[in-house]
Amino acid sequence: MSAAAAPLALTIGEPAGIGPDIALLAWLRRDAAALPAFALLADAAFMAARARRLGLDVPIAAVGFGAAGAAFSHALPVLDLGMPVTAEPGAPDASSAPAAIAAIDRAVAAVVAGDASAVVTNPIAKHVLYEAGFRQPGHTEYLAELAGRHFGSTPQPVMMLWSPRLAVVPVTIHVPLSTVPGRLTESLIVETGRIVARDLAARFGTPHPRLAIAGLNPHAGEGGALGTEDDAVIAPAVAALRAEGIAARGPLPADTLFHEAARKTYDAALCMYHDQALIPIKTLAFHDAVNVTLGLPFVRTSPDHGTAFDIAGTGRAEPSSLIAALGLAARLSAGSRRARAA
Ligand SMILES: NC(=O)C1=CN([C@@H]2O[C@H](COP(=O)(O)OP(=O)(O)OC[C@H]3O[C@@H](n4cnc5c(N)ncnc54)[C@H](O)[C@@H]3O)[C@@H](O)[C@H]2O)C=CC1
Ligand SMILES: NCC(=O)COP(=O)(O)O
Repeated sequence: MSAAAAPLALTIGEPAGIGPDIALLAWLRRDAAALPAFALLADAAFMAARARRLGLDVPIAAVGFGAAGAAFSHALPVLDLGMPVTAEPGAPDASSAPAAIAAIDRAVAAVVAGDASAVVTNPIAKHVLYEAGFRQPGHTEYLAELAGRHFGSTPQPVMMLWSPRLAVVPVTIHVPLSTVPGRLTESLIVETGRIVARDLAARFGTPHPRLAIAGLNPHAGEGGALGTEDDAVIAPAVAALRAEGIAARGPLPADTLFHEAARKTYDAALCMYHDQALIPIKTLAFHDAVNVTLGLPFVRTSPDHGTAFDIAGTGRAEPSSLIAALGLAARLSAGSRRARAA
């Protein structure tokens, strides 16, 4: 199969969550949303049962990647993991964890082999995987580990939540808030800024990205009176990025960084911790924002939301963020193919 025709590899995520529901719903909207072909890494019997439960007319085609593109027009292609899943919607249990992890492993292997064009992940319940021995905080860090296994060196992964109205990057990701000040170093901020600037230029077609760097403390520290990290750590990082020719500004008070006029002044906001970044974008664009991992040697996107156990299996899950994630994965992987061909 040529790289241009390869389907996207979509993981099942947490089977007790809404991942199976939105995969079925996205397939049903494939024509209206002009979706590229995707193949779901899952348990085919489980997916057929979830479709029946939701009353959705979705034929399941258990196929390999090579046949997924042709099957996509008339059935949801499922790459059967050979790992039966029994989880009930809303009732996660550790028995699903091996299948959730295997789906990620197989998706990355398929992209590395050229059988799939990009990885798109459905949400996992992190605590369920932790209980099953998963050692990484989330997909973002695990995908970097897999990149290291396949390519020999482990990149620094960068989480970006992207929408047409706002893109945000948490410099520290899944860590306790109390540890954030100690983890924020000049080198972490500089390397994150470099990766964001490079990938926005190379993958998103923004040749000279403008980065807004948020402060950590109220009013970006108010000259040191409200905290020292802004002047001692963040300001030198901004200066270092500017010295490299990257259009970075900051540290900027985070409370005024996200209003409409402010958003027009940058292409991505680098935020110092998870919620500083994710609250504004989920408030503005919950149903169309996409989580994309920068810094990897392959494309990975995901919906911005989690497993939504409260509505799994009810038919109330909205697939639009997954649809946006599938569309963005296709766009970014097409850009990567063009860059390799040039
Ligand atoms: N990429 C990933 O793997 C992610 C995984 N998670 C995991 O998800 C689990 C639950 O996280 P929560 O904080 O509860 O966030 P959540 O996003 O799962 O749910 C928050 C609220 O939004 C609603 N919601 C979420 N997605 C929706 C959709 N597509 N359509 C309609 N309503 C939707 C839910 O019903 C719930 O009321 C956690 O275990 C977390 O680890 C969270 C974010 C991303
Ligand atoms: N809150 C965002 C999130 O949890 C996504 O994490 P990841 O699994 O994509 O690393």
